[in-house]
Amino acid sequence: MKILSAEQIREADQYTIENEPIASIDLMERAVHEWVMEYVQSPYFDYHKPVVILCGPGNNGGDGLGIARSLKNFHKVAVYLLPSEKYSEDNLINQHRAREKGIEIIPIQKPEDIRVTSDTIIVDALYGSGLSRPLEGLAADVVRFINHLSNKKISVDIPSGMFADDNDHNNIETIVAADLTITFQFPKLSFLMMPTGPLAGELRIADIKLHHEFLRSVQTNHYLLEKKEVAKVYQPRNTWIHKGQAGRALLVGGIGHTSGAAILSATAALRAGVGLLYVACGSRATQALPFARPEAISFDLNEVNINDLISAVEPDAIAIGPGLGTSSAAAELLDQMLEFEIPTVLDADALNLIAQHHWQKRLGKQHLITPHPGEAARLFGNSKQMEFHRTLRAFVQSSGCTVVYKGKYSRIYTPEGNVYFNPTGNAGMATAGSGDVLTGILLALIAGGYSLEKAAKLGVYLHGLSGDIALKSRGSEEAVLASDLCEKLGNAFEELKKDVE
Ligand SMILES: NC(=O)C1=CN([C@@H]2O[C@H](COP(=O)(O)OP(=O)(O)OC[C@H]3O[C@@H](n4cnc5c(N)ncnc54)[C@H](O)[C@@H]3O)[C@@H](O)[C@H]2O)[C@@H](O)CC1
Ligand SMILES: Nc1ncnc2c1ncn2[C@@H]1O[C@H](COP(=O)(O)OP(=O)(O)O)[C@@H](O)[C@H]1O
Ligand SMILES: [K+]
Repeated sequence: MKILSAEQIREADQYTIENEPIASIDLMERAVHEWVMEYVQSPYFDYHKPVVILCGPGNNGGDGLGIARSLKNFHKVAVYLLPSEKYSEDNLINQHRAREKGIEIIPIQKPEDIRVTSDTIIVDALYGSGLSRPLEGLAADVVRFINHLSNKKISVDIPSGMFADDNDHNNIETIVAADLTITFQFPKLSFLMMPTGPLAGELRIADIKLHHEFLRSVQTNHYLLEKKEVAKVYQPRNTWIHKGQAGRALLVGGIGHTSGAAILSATAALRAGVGLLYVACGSRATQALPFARPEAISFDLNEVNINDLISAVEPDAIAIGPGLGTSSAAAELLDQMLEFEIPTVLDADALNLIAQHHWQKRLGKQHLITPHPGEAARLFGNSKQMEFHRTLRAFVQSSGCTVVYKGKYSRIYTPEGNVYFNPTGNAGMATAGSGDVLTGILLALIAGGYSLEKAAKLGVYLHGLSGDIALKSRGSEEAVLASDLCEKLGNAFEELKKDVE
């Protein structure tokens, strides 16, 4: 699914108005209808509760006025309107239509004019994608006022005060903190990033049927991964395959206290279908591995030379990092391995070592790195979200490596400059070892023949889906373990395969 900028969204609206063709007020009417359809299907809909709709001067406020007319059929509705010298044309039409339906429009002079009871649902239609500068004055006061109320808040299109794209220079306090955002047609970039993402709350997309020709041809570098697209990446196994063809993989890590990290990665790689798995690890892990994961073949890093091992094993792919540590021996090992031409996943301490030794420039097209925000900050600096995003995207384009930036909505950056946001996964995955599991999955997929980009899309999606299945089976986020992700990986493949054509 394409993610468009605020500017492109305006163009999409305009193109639809001109080419469908449809009058702007009728497009607004359609948006209102689709928004209400999403709302009544959401868990927030309760016709016993009163609704307060806060409207601004533009078309977002116009939507709010239209929504008021529609919700009046179910709820007790009150409409509040920000004063303005210039309401948009469609806003004025909808003010008129609301009054015709007997709705009183109360002008807001100060935030305290807004009257709510404890069960009132607040619909936020102050500002949408037309926001041109951070909110100030009365609008900002209204946002701060409602943010202090414990009432449920549902935003129309975008939490008011938030820019669709770049909020680096915005004031977080003057953005509505919504429980639910029902957005039109496309997810907005700011919903998928910190610190704005949490302010959008739960997300729903109302399909307002903007012109298909525009949607097909519009150029973007930002996408939200969808199951059907990921299913196209998946390559079903050939029934005549033998293990040598299913990928030979080498995992390097698991030294000392962090032996478990290598065992988790190894388990994940085996569950993700690797044919042969070699693990080069510390003495403790070498001893534990035959019991924990008898399918893996282990080597003690104290006893083997990495170059000899590579020559003997001939891996199709390597992963290095989980439980590697940052000792000088680990640094020396990584130093040698960064010279290999073999596709390599770099995670955890491998990334910390790269940052420590300033080896970022040694990353190239054979590398897939999987930093979490802490590791990414060490590697690429600690700038604000959009600036960081631009820095990382530019780095990936110039170095040729592929990056998975982990978190909620993990992002895949490709050397072509594309960025894919992953929708699967949940807060139960914020637990020790879940990143190690991802490393193992990626290792197996790359060894099995997927390109780095395809492995990243498929691997990140399946990893999150395993987390979602594990959450269902464990009952609550708190109880999900990284090993559950390995256990449910088969079910995740099964779920994805339902969409394979
Ligand atoms: N154009 C269309 O056909 C459609 C538009 N839709 C709605 O229209 C919205 C966009 O509408 P608009 O472009 O009118 O923009 P908004 O309603 O987001 O607000 C723009 C208005 O606020 C003013 N403004 C912007 N930033 C301000 C600030 N910081 N302080 C005070 N005033 C500020 C602008 O000068 C303008 O008058 C979307 O978010 C969506 O809700 C939907 O109805 C779908 C169809
Ligand atoms: N709140 C969340 N929602 C979705 N996915 C999450 C969430 N928290 C963590 N994850 C996923 O879990 C993994 C955590 O990786 P990482 O931080 O490296 O963990 P570890 O170092 O303990 O192995 C990442 O793939 C991340 O995307
Ligand atoms: K809004």
